[in-house]
Amino acid sequence: MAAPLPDGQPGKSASPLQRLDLDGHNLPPSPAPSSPRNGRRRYALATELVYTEGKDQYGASSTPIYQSATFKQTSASGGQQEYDYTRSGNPTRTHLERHLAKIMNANRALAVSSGMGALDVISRLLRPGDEVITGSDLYGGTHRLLTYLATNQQIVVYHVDTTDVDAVKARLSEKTTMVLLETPTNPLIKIVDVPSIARLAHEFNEKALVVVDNTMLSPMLFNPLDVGADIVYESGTKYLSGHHDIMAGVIACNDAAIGDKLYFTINSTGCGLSPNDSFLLMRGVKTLAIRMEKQQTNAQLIAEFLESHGFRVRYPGLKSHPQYDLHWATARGAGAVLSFETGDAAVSQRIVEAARLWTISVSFGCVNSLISMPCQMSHASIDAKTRKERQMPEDLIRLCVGIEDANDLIEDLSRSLVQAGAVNVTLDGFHANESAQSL
Ligand SMILES: Cc1ncc(COP(=O)(O)O)c(C=O)c1O
Ligand SMILES: N[C@@H](CCSC[C@H](N)C(=O)O)C(=O)O
Repeated sequence: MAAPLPDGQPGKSASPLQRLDLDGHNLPPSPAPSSPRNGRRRYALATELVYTEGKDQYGASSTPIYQSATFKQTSASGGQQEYDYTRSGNPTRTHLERHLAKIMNANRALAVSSGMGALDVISRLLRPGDEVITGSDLYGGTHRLLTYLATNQQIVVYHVDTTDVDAVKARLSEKTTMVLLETPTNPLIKIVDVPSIARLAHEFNEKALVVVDNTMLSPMLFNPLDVGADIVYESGTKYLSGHHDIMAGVIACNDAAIGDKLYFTINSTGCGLSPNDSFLLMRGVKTLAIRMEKQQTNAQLIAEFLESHGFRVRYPGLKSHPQYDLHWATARGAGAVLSFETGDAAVSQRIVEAARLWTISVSFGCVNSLISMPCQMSHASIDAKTRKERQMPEDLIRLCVGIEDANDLIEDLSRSLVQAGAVNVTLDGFHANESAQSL
């Protein structure tokens, strides 16, 4: 009898999805893929993250670290050798870049020394007089680099509310060469409609490059290149590596000419990722799926806990997020960064400083949970006047959720809220105080 197809219908022959072990015995069917597949991937993303192609000469199971600045040449002319000098290329970095291209759904990926290094490389595609449209809520370091370009390189930078597609449209001009987007934004967790903005920008000027900073979601949850972006970059310091033990940046694109230009800058300026850090990033990437799954689950519970106690919580996993539907139209998860307000910056500071399990640190995407006040920490490079104009609440607390036990995290947060006087304890639990409720 013909073997049933996975959907239960009888097939003419064995289903192409039927799996056999090395001895030819039937294996149980694969579980449903947890993420979409495309031409570059054979397996679900969680599998592809750990599955590496390519063979080391000794069959090493993990990527060897080629800790060598230079390579022996077989002739003075260099011959056909793939590597001559690590700034130009290194086998460990190449291995990582091929792996990243696969998981980012890209034709090419390039690994550099930090997320800001990645944006610097991309920004060298700009010429004096070019116009860049970007968000009014975005990472402080991105704002700083863009301000430098505007001040010193005659690049015109427009900061608009990128959650408003019409506001972006109104700024498009013949000179728009780049639209730079973050979603969710850091730190206000606003959602940007990348497909609509990419379509508009390309309709207006087919040469305009749509660049997406995907640090907050990682390729586990979003693939901007699939919805119209030309270039995607990420701080590999965050989710991709996951342990806060390296600085790294990743750039990916599909267009070969753009890829070559980016590589030219990396080789010329020497910001390619070191062999040792390439190894560590490769190792970190393998556990991205399992880390992100746990981090998101924890983040959802913490967001619900805070919301149930009257705080205004910004997290796309909550139905109350004003762009909940938009987020889920393209993303496969809510991520693990959320922010909330208390109504009083001094109270917020007391909460942050009362935390024990949550470490007071900038950054996010690591296995351990962090707490911070963006206006004083990650976004301090945006001056107070600009922060006010952009409606960044000085009392904002950002939580970057890790993989710890959720109850421990909630308990520590509860204690910090009580200790800081942000909530009143009653017999039936914690209740947000007046200032928090009035938000
Ligand atoms: C959204 C976002 N993009 C880019 C960066 C820059 O990354 P890196 O610190 O690796 O330079 C950061 C943080 O630093 C960030 O939060
Ligand atoms: N002092 C640093 C601050 C880095 S912030 C890191 C991360 N992007 C975050 O949002 O926490 C700087 O000035 O860049």
